[in-house]
Amino acid sequence: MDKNTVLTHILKPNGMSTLLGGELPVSVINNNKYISQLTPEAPLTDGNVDDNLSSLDHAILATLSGEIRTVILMGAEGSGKTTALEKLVVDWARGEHLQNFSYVFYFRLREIISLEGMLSLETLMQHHHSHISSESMPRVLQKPEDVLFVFDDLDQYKLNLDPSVHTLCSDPSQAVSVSCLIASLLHGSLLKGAAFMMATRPTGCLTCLSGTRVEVLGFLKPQREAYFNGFFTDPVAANKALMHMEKTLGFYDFCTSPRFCWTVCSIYKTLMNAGAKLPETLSQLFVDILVHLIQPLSLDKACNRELVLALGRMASHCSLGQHLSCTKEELDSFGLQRFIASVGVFLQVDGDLESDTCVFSFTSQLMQEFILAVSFFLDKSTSEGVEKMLEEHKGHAKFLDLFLSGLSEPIQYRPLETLLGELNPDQVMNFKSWFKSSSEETLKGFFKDRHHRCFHLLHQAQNKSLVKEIITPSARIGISYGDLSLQDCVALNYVITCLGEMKLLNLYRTRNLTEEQAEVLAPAMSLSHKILLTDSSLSAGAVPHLASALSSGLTEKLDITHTRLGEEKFKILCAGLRDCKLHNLNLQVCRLTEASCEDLVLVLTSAASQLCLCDISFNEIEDKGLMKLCKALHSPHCRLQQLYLQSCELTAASMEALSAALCSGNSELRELGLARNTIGDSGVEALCKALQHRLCKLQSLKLFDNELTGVCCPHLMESLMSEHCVLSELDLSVNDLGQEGVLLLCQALSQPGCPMEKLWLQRCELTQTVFKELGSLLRSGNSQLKSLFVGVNQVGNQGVKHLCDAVAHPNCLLEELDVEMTALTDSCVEDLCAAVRASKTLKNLELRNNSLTDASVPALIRVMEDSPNMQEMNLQYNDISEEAINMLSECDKIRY
Ligand SMILES: Nc1ncnc2c1ncn2[C@@H]1O[C@H](COP(=O)(O)OP(=O)(O)OP(=O)(O)O)[C@@H](O)[C@H]1O
Repeated sequence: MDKNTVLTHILKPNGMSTLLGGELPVSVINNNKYISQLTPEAPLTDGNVDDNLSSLDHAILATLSGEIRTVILMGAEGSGKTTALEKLVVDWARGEHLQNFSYVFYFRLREIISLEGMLSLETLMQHHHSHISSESMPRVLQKPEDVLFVFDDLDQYKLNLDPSVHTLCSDPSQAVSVSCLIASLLHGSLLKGAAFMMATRPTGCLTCLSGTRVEVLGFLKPQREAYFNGFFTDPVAANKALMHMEKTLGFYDFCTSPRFCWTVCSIYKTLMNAGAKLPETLSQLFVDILVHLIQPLSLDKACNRELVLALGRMASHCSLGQHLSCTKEELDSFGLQRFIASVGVFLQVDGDLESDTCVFSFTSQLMQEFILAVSFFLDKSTSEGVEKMLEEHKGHAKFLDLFLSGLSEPIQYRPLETLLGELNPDQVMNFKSWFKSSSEETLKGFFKDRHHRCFHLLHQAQNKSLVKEIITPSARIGISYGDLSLQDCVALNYVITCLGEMKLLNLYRTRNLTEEQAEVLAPAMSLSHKILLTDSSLSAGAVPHLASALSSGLTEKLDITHTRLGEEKFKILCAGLRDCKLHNLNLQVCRLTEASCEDLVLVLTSAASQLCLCDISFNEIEDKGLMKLCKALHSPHCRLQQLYLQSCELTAASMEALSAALCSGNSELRELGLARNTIGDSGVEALCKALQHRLCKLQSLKLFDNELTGVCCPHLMESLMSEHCVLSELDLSVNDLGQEGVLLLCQALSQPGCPMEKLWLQRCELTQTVFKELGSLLRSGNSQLKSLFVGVNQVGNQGVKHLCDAVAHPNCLLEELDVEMTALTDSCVEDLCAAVRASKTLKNLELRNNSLTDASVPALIRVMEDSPNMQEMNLQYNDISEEAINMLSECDKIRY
């Protein structure tokens, strides 16, 4: 076969390039503007598309030279399927690829379908490929493996290709329906052995087709860059246009569509040549497009208006009925008859305009929705409310409400009014009041998707005062916005920037904060007083943006607990923390190490540092890390008051250095959390030196679960009795202190002037004797203790009775008493109730995990109701039946 004939016949320009339709593929190919696309190597995976990409052309060629020989290109509207198919056919005709095929037949289904009635394979081939003579036909049919069929637009017309609904034919001269003919070819009853290359939008029903699916991704960023550079011959203009598109639209999926890129480039070029401003939002872009389409028609205002209203009726018909196209008759019914010569500007026209078989469709779904929105505001003949209209189009029109929001603002609708006449003010008002009331409702709730929708609408409206009007102080803006899409980031950032500041930016559980997202959100971050990124994962590229947002911003609290940040990313973050307003930094479970402590020291010792709380718990910083941190405590710039180091693999080895830092005179540390380490008695001994020092300001020390024994108690006793000790909170829980040790502590605590207010001795194997001593301490009149946590010690009713008696005593100041799991039974309840009744200070009583039964319930309810001081009693995990629990539910001060 003469391939030159194929070149001229198959690829003869059909139609012309239009603003919405795109530059004709033939012209793209002939003018060397074809840009190679990429496809995921493993077709149609959910993973990150950047990971595994290969060339689209290569993927198709590889399939066709393999065993399967059927390839189905899948891609969204305008993603470049036709262009890719045509390019391959041209390459074949030029002798570059696919040379194992002697014959290539290219069919656009949107054209074939207009052939009415029945036809045979031979007729089809000759009708569309008239260069194939009847004489050469037998040669074609004899060697099917040399034949490649190309079917484009498989989705366009609802062909049923299911073999079970057809009587498949095997005779190339037998006339059958188009569906049956194509089904017969694809299922191998006709011309078995031929190869197929097909293209469809994902909407096509292809379950019954076998073959390799290849995803057409459209233009990712690098292809967009190449495309813009090819479109604008001037590289400066190309770069300006590309940057603008990326910033204002790059976050929408449809930016990958080459057809959309063509439209954007064309509009931008016109605007740039005219020295006009480029559009900031999607709505503004479509206003410019519509103006650009209508102006050259040179119709008067009334005609323009009529044209858009007629297109609006078609858009509504297509959207409501899910019609991809309309017949000429339908077009007439919308009132488009008088504009028939101009419809090609707005619509894809398939077939001869004069013929009744001609069909019309919107080239882009976006334009269909935009026209729908414009005609809603334009229409004076209806008063259909916006809510009803949105409800009707729900699920079919993704951008309709966004366009309505954009168009409801004068700054955006004015250029349209110049062309189409005044919008219906009632419809605009109707939209505005709907938006206000629905967003008020939305922002009271907890559905983050609805919040985001509201932000998107505000973003389209581009009206700062509207943002302030909608985001009232009662709006629940602090709910978790984790896992935002890039679009959501843009809209959220817009809203926060308009507001000027934000109490809490809650990004809890963001699975992957990408560089792009962080870059977009950076202004919002710097305007947020608190940023929550707990349980999130930050990409390496995101961290510098977070860091620079913090360094220039208002943020006082940053919580990145459970982000498993690691050394390297933490180093980058610290660069932003040296000069910022941060007060609180929560770094629990961030995979920090000894090396990270050096970075933190630079932050803490910077002259601008305002950091007063740092929680580094659950990081393996070890003794060496803490020793490095201690350097910061010696610095006069370090303002740290609270430092938490729970489970950091610390031992006694670092306690000397810590102790020295605490009494250096520069340390401002008030609270030190060392729970769940192994510092042991010698570690405590070292710390005790600091506690007795006049320059040590430590008020709270948490030594929970640190392998302590009675050996450390004399040192603690000595410290507590020293005149300089200001410790008012001490947690010694989950340590085996032994009776002797705790009795020594009690002795120290009963000294007049001892400042201790909160004491934790849970799970310390305490005895009744210790409880007796604690009781007399509370009654002595010397104790300042307000909170006592002595749960998980098996002292029973007898032991707790000592405390009950103390609570009832007027000298006792206790507000909180925790006797969880102390083996209490109903017999203690009388004493407990008497104590509660007599106490003037007690507020909370923790009784969890004991053996109280239903018999105690009435008395406990009564005492809670009678005691105005009491705020909470916890009875969870006792032996209380369902029935008694019903009684408890009446008393809201009791937890059960
Ligand atoms: N690889 C490419 N290089 C340059 N321009 C391209 C490329 N692919 C597509 N285009 C441009 O985008 C326009 C739309 O592409 P094309 O018609 O191939 O998309 P499609 O996926 O077949 O669309 P539809 O789903 O509507 O059939 C083309 O007219 C062309 O201008």
